[in-house]
Amino acid sequence: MITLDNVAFRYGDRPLFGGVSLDVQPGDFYFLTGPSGAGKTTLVRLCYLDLAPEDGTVTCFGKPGTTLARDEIADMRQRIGVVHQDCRFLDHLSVADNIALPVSVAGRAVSEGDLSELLKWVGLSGRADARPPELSGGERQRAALARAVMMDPDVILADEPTGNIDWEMSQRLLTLLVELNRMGKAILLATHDMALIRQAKTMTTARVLRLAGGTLQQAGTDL
Ligand SMILES: Nc1ncnc2c1ncn2[C@@H]1O[C@H](COP(=O)(O)OP(=O)(O)OP(=O)(O)O)[C@@H](O)[C@H]1O
Repeated sequence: MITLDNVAFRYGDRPLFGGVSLDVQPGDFYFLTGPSGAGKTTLVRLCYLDLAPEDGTVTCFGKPGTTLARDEIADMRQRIGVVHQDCRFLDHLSVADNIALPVSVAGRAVSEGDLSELLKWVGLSGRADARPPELSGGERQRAALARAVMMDPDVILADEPTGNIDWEMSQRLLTLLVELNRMGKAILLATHDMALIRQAKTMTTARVLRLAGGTLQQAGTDL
């Protein structure tokens, strides 16, 4: 679904990584680890064509990113749910309206049944009418996951979704991601949290990638 072939990227005259290859297929669960500044967020952004590589190819759903027009990229992004660490919301809208927003923006009708089921799934039924600033960190992350899932994407890209939340809430979020993965969705989760990865490995078959020193490698089993 998302393939990076020999990708290199630099910001200005500063090379970040090179020779990066990755093939995300239906049902895959990847963790992306590596030291701060190695380029994990950048790699995630390349995966949804928010950035273009300096070299190599990023292919999304069979089409090389460079061949896609702007509206085709927008269509393709509907198949990719992205959860950012700093999950931004529109503060003047309710939590429910924020979660429904991608569907409305895509010009589709929002199913109230789907929305309420999704709120229940992430444990936010009682917070549907709250404004985003009233949410705790864990509630924000779960709302961000619900928003990413609302479009029923094939792939979820999550960038440090547990960065600002406690262990119990991290596990809850992980459980939701594992459930999505069991439904066939591919997951790529960038995280520093090795305890979370160890926990995930007791629940599912996840592969761990490490981005460090400008290259991407499969991490060993000794986590
Ligand atoms: N828009 C940008 N322009 C220039 N440099 C950038 C830009 N965005 C990120 N960088 C730099 O590129 C490097 C990689 O950033 P990136 O956020 O991808 O790393 P990361 O592995 O996700 O880091 P962290 O784990 O701290 O979130 C960092 O040194 C960062 O300062």
